[in-house]
Amino acid sequence: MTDLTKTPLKPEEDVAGPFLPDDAVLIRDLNFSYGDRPVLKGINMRLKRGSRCLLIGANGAGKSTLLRILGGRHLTKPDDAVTVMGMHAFRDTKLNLIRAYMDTDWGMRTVAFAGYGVPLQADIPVTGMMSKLQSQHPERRDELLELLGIDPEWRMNRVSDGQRRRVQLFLGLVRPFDILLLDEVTVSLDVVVRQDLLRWLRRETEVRGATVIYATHIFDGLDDWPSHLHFMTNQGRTGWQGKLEDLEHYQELRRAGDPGPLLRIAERWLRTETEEQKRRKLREKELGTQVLDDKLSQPTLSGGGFAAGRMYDHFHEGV
Ligand SMILES: Nc1ncnc2c1ncn2[C@@H]1O[C@H](COP(=O)(O)OP(=O)(O)OP(=O)(O)O)[C@@H](O)[C@H]1O
Repeated sequence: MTDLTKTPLKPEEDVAGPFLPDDAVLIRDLNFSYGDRPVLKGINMRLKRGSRCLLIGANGAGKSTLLRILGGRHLTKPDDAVTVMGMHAFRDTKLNLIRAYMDTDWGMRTVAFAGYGVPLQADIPVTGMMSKLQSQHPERRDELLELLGIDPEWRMNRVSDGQRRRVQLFLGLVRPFDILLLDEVTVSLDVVVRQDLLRWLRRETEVRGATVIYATHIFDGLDDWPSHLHFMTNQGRTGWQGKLEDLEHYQELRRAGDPGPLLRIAERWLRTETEEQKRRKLREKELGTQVLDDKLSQPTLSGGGFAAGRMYDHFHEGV
């Protein structure tokens, strides 16, 4: 078993310098709370342009929160903790011209982004939505309509969930972005569209140098797609982050011919977390007092074998 404590790569060091020209994201000691409830604790990240980063974590780990912060929806502590494409993630509205953000809320209410406010259950065709943007990028529009299998005459009051999702993706992707933040938006897509979309996104990163950060629980067909993983623990911290190629256990599983190494790793991290949580509860019961979460929950260590990548010091506390 690899002793991770021997080779801790410290993201604190990665993020020590300034935002560099080839950086897409720089997060420095980000803390975030909803009211008095801390959700993100000490998150650090430096992501280069052209990266495809997969956010992994249990329900409630904070993936959506982190994406919303990157998408400029929340103020942070410290105020300048998050820089996206060299700009302040929240305050710099110019970012919205090169940043795309999509989550599963869309279609439930209105097209809130881009200032349109179009009711999405209305009797309106695809061609009638964000039509100026569509006409500004005719080639991209046609490519995406084909890729997503959209009939431009579909009317939004008569589409299925999956079709609505495809339209969301179409409208969100038609403007060329430098950074794309995706929160579980591929859930209702059929297999073919999802795979084609993933391939298209890979090309966007390779050809245009765009950066994609994608939170999902569905790992089917995702092996080899991400360049980076960021595992968020249920304690609001980073459990592991780094290049997929540096995740030794992933490489071992691949060499052994495992058909779904990504799923196996995510499952193991999450299961270890669940077990740690159970142990914590049991210990709390024994002691009659609260046990500090962070002292016990260290899935990347207790799982063993997840060498290299970036570990935070607090994961080595009490090990
Ligand atoms: N608007 C909000 N107000 C208060 N608490 C919130 C809000 N949004 C999320 N939370 C809480 O913050 C924590 C992180 O939620 P978040 O949605 O970021 O997690 P997630 O990792 O995206 O989860 P999932 O995989 O279920 O989508 C959860 O405990 C959640 O209850």
